[in-house]
Amino acid sequence: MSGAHLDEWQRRSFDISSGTCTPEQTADTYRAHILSIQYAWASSQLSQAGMASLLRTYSERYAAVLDSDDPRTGLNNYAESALHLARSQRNYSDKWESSLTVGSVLELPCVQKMIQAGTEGGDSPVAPADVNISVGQQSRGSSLSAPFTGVRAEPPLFKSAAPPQPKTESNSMAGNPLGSAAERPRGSDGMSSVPSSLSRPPARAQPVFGHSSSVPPQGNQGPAGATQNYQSSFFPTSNQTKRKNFYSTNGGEGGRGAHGGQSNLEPRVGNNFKTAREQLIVDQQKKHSHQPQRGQPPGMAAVVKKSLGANRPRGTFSKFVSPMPRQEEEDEGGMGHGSGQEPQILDERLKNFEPKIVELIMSEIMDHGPPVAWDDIAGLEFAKATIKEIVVWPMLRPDIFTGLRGPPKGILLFGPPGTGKTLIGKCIACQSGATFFSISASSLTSKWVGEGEKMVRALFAIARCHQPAVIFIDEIDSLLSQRTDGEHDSSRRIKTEFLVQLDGAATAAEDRILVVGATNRPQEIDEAARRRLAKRLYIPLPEAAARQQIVTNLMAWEKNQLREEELESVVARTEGFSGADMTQLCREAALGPIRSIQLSDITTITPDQVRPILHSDFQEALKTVRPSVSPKDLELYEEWNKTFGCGR
Ligand SMILES: Nc1ncnc2c1ncn2[C@@H]1O[C@H](COP(=O)(O)OP(=O)(O)OP(=O)(O)O)[C@@H](O)[C@H]1O
Ligand SMILES: [Mg+2]
Repeated sequence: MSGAHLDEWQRRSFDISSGTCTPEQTADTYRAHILSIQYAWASSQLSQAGMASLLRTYSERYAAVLDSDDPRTGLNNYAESALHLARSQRNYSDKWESSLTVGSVLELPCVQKMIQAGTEGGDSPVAPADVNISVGQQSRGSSLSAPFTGVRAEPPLFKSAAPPQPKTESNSMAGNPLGSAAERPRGSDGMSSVPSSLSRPPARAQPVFGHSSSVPPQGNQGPAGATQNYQSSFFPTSNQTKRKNFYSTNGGEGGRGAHGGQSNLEPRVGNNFKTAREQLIVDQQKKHSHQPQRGQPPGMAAVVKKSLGANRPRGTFSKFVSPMPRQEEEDEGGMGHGSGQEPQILDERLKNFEPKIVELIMSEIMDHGPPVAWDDIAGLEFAKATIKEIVVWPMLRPDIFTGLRGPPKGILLFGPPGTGKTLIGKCIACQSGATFFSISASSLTSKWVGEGEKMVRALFAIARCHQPAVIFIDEIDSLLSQRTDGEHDSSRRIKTEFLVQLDGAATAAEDRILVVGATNRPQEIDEAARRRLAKRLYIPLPEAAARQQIVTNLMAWEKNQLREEELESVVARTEGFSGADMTQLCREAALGPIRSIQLSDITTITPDQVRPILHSDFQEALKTVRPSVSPKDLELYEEWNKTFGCGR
């Protein structure tokens, strides 16, 4: 390699070995290494054997970074990016569970002390809380603040806000440390889930505060002088003086609650210190203060904190509460109680998939195109009959199509471009009554390797939950092309995952999932994939009758004066045209009447005055529209059909 390359290589290697790189940087570095190796080989600075050996080494290291779910060393930690979006409010528990359980809280020395103080009837040793527990439409100031500073030694808590629940805090938490937001009310910081028995009496009805660390104590709320001790245990700042200053001990100020209409988060005059987190909360309140929350009295609107994921519908998915703000929540001010748009992830089998991916597949991949009927597809009688036999009927009558009569799990539609393969896919979607997933190769590729495989896995898992299902993969060659030595690891992995999933679909006899692939480059399909797409149907160029039907169907919508013999002449002159070419020809001919209009009349002419389409328009159009498939290409398809096709 050249000196410059070597220097760069060494610098990157040093960066990795220094141990200061994040997993992303490490992965990037290995990628750069891999590219350098390929570059060196391409420019003959490296032998084939050398390249193979180096590539093996660095691909393995790269894969190790991508696959490891250790957040310190690997990228396969999907929560990472979500947490990043949640502005570093991370939960150190990898189970997405709060480490605060009834048991663990009760054992805390400070809690013991509080309980003791409470039973002795003396003054509580603690300051009033900065936490407000939401109970139904009420909330209580809890008194967890000062003593709970000790809790900060515990791993920080997952911060999420739950909508007010009518249920009170309960012992149902026992044995269910996380529970669901629906089961136990808690503040955005998770601390308010501590049983009310631990809260400091008296409970006062207050507005609901999602995250009340931002709320200064009410001046008349706690015991005398308690506000002096006030300190947010949730702001782990080292500068307590500043913190105290921020929460001015001025009772008059502090006494102004949320109902007063002014945010308590506004810093006091003359005291501008705010941590980034405080600023964030202020900003969020400002942002949402004009948007009354659904189901909330208008006065409360300004003080309800946006929930980060805690409002997701609780199904079997209840354990996972993603902190990632959803767009709808942002738009609605954060307390939208399950907007109609939100997908209900109801299946236990999907719980291991990233909700983002599940949503993507549900919303983007599931196809909702205009309906296509079998009669809309001209010709292709054999293909249509076969598809009806192996797709539609088995989907409709799975009880008859069992055992040997079981339908194939994979179909390949191949043939020249523009012959109706995609059209057939759409028709299957409409006519089979199955859930239809239409996927393109591009939706399976993303920046980080691994996402594509995840998509494939999730796709099949979702399809399994929505049986009968048809997964249609247009241009399948780009996804399942022959595996080569030089190909990128990511596409190889996607391919492998696809084959594995196809195999899974094929072996699980009870699964009613059909994979339909369409391609105009069948010869590029990997032989393993070819085997799995057992029924390979040739979709040829339309014959004369089919071409005639296409023209007739299209002309039925237009004003025309095409006589029978003229139509036949058009059909005779379009030998070798594909369906798409025929459509193009008709479009071109349909422009004929428009072209014959004087330029000066074009602005004033009414649609009725436009003359009908004539044979001469077709003759003109035939001068410019040519077949898009060459006879040589056609030979290749026919050859491939003879070798691998399932047609007669
Ligand atoms: N058999 C047919 N009957 C009616 N219209 C057809 C037929 N074949 C093609 N067409 C017309 O051509 C257009 C393109 O067809 P389609 O997208 O299905 O082709 P394709 O085989 O998927 O091509 P490609 O291999 O390039 O993806 C269709 O929208 C339709 O208007
Ligand atoms: Mg197509």
